[in-house]
Amino acid sequence: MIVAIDGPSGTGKSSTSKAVAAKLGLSYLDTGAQYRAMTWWMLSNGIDVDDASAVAMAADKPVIVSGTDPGAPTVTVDGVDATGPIRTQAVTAAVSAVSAVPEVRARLVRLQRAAAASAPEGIVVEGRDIGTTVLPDATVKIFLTASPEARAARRNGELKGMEATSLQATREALVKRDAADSGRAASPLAKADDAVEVDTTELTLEQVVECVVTLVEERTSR
Ligand SMILES: Nc1ncnc2c1ncn2[C@@H]1O[C@H](COP(=O)(O)OP(=O)(O)OP(=O)(O)O)[C@@H](O)[C@H]1O
Ligand SMILES: Nc1ccn([C@H]2C[C@H](O)[C@@H](COP(=O)(O)O)O2)c(=O)n1
Repeated sequence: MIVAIDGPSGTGKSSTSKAVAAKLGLSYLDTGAQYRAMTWWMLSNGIDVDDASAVAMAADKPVIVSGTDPGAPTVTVDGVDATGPIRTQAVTAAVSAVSAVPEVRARLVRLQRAAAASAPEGIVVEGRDIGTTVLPDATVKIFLTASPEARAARRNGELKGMEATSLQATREALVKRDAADSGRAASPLAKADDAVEVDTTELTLEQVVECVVTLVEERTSR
């Protein structure tokens, strides 16, 4: 059982994927966290992330290990827990450039396919190119969308107690990252032809989870 969940930033992929995996007793893989881990390693090791050749030469160096428990997903880089550091603004600003480098993608796609192949009961894998490229034979493919306004509001809701960011600035940053992720040559963000598109703009997280679980159950009972 492989469930592929793709979509732009802030559409609810991580929240939905973790909840669906937990409900169905499946493993969970956040491939965005792997691209972030690679980016964090590049920044920490002084690699110029805008120099695609330098990034490509270093792409096989970091040892990236993902924990696939949906209740406690983790990612380590060279044995160091990177779960917190990969969510910094510096990593978010650099991750699209690093993930556009084909050598980075080749390395991480190998890890992603190995994780899917070794999941005992099956796995929910979330990202940008899971249904199109990483796992094109997935049992169920979902493509989540939501308006930029809804996504910016959700993101700003996470910032309580942290430095306030204007809704406009958050919206612009999301749209810019989507454009970079959709516009790159190597395995861009895209909906697979056979994916089911779910617009989450007007749905609660619980409704989205229910919708995906129903789609999985319908598909697997045929
Ligand atoms: N349907 C929903 N309604 C309201 N809030 C939601 C919904 N789905 C997710 N959220 C909230 O929106 C925020 C972004 O969700 P999440 O991190 O799951 O998105 P994502 O698509 O994985 O984003 P990214 O690609 O940037 O990692 C979180 O705070 C989450 O709780
Ligand atoms: N399959 C994937 C997953 C992620 N990326 C890149 C593009 C995103 O901007 C970045 C961070 O992902 P997020 O944590 O926001 O889900 O990683 C990709 O290219 N392919």
